[in-house]
Amino acid sequence: MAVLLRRVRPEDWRPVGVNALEANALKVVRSTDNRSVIAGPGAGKTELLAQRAAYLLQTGEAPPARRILAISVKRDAATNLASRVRQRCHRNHAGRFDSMTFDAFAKGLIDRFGQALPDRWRPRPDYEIIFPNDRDYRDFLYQQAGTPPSSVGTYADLQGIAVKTFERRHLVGTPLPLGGWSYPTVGEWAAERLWQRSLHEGKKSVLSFPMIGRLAELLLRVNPMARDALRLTYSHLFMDEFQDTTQVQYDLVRTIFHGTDTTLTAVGDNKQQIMRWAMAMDDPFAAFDVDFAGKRTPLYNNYRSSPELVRIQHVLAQALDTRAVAPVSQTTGTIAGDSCAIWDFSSPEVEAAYLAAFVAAEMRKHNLGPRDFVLLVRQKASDYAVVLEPAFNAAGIPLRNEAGTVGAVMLQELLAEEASELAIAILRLAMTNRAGRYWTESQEALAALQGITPDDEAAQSRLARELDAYAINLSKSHPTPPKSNAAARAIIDDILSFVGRDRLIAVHPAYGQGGWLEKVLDAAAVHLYASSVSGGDWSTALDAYEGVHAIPLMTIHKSKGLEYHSVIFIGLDDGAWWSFANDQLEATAGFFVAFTRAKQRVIFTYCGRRGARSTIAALYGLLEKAGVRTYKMT
Ligand SMILES: Nc1ncnc2c1ncn2[C@@H]1O[C@H](COP(=O)(O)OP(=O)(O)OP(=O)(O)O)[C@@H](O)[C@H]1O
Repeated sequence: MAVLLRRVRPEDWRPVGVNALEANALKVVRSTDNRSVIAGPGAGKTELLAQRAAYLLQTGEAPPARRILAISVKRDAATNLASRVRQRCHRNHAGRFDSMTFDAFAKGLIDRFGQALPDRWRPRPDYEIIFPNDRDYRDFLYQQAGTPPSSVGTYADLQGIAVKTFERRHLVGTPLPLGGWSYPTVGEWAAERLWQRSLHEGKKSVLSFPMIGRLAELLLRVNPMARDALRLTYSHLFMDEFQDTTQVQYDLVRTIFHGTDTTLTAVGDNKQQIMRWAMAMDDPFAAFDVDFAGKRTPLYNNYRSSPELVRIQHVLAQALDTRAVAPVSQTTGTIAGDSCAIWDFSSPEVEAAYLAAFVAAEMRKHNLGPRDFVLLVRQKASDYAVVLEPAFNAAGIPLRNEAGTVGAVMLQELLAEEASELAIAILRLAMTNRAGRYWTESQEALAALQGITPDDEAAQSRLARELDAYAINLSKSHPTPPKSNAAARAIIDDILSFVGRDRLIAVHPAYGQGGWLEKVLDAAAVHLYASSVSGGDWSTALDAYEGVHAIPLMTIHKSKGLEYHSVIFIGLDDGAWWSFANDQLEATAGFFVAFTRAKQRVIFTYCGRRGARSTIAALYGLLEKAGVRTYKMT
């Protein structure tokens, strides 16, 4: 697609890379006021943000001296949006678009300005990130907190605090008071104790992401210079998957942007709210519409799924929201037979072999790649991988557990890390044929790290010569992929010293903190070696590193915002959905998210050995209502 550098007049601007946008989407793209867009799956909400970025950047409606900030709840959503904008905009324009997660945004603020926090709330610069669970809070409340002073309450009062809601209600429940709580309740007293312990009493400060979010909000509340800098920097703010926003994140946004000239656009789908366990607000859209005078604008199309799948989706949608309006599919069905079915297997082994053969045959029949399919599970993907992996390998399709970890890093996270992306681009450029795309990628990334602007021709050509010379040397010294972990690490280190460790840290502050860069480099080396053991050439090893020829296996949570030709959901049973009765709405929303990732087909599998189907009878009931049939597979 042609991307424009010259300025376009707003009235002449046309959507980029799609034929048309529905009327309401176009209104939001061109809007100058705050908007909330609640629309169903596949309605093009992420696409709308990408188009709005193109519009604002290409017309100059986002003034050239300012930038657009897009914040998402999850990392995949942030990278997905950034890559859509890069495809649609000239790199000079896309360079003014910052897409990141809430967590990365808050952490970036603490890493840059955190030392300006008052003593009471100031973390040490080498703080560590932790992911506490209920047991940690129980240990703290019952064993470590001590006894509150009598003016606050008794030990029994302390024990009366519900462990499950301590974090949400007390620890990060409200914005932090600058001077501490003056007349604390027992919950506030316990929260203050844990804050002080986490910040000051260990060898290092230890902080969870919600705590970092609260510190960032305090920082900007008491530091008008930092707050004004952000307000001036960003003319527009986008928030994707807004239904999953937490109170901590919302308060941070409100502190920075409330009452400013920054225009906000929030998009999401209440029916896909599956993060309540992770402290998502009950109704962030309602708060947004009140606080920011957000104008609600619905969308009616579905650009992802076939008409038959959209029909079934609507039956599920009504179970989540009786007022849901039937969307209009804008695509056509391309497969024969059932668009959705339940396959009932006698054993997980029979199931694995059948699915592998099925996927292999479908790939041939419809000219699809392994990444057009996804194997979805509710949780514990590695348990399923044990049985599925050998069967898919035997059918010639490697399986990749996206939730698997390499060293200290989750695989999916590693692949999106700048250090890993850059190393792979440089390796592709040096070691493989037809590497033009990687040449451009490496050159652009290095230029950004060195602060070389696209129009500085002299510096660009110097960089190009250095990159060429380095790539030639690298391929001479490593004609084959590494044969040990140490060899892989040496290659990664070599690339890093060419790129410049300090430069990388300067541009990505997260790398300068808590040993994260070391962890990423370690993981990259371990994964590079693991991808090389098959003994193939560099191209094969790098394809394996990126999982180009592998079918992904992931949980529903990981699949948010993604889409596939065919979704195979493994294990529609009480075992996987053990908590169904506790929160039926959230579980049904998860089911809805899984279903709506498919463009053409959804297969659910069942196997009696994994569990019954009585607790989740309601889900089976919905499928039955939609006319979905069950087949006994022997
Ligand atoms: N106007 C359009 N014309 C053609 N295709 C579109 C249009 N808008 C979106 N699409 C395509 O439809 C698919 C779904 O779009 P997108 O991912 O933006 O939807 P979404 O509303 O964010 O979905 P979800 O909430 O389910 O993640 C994508 O493949 C996208 O490229």
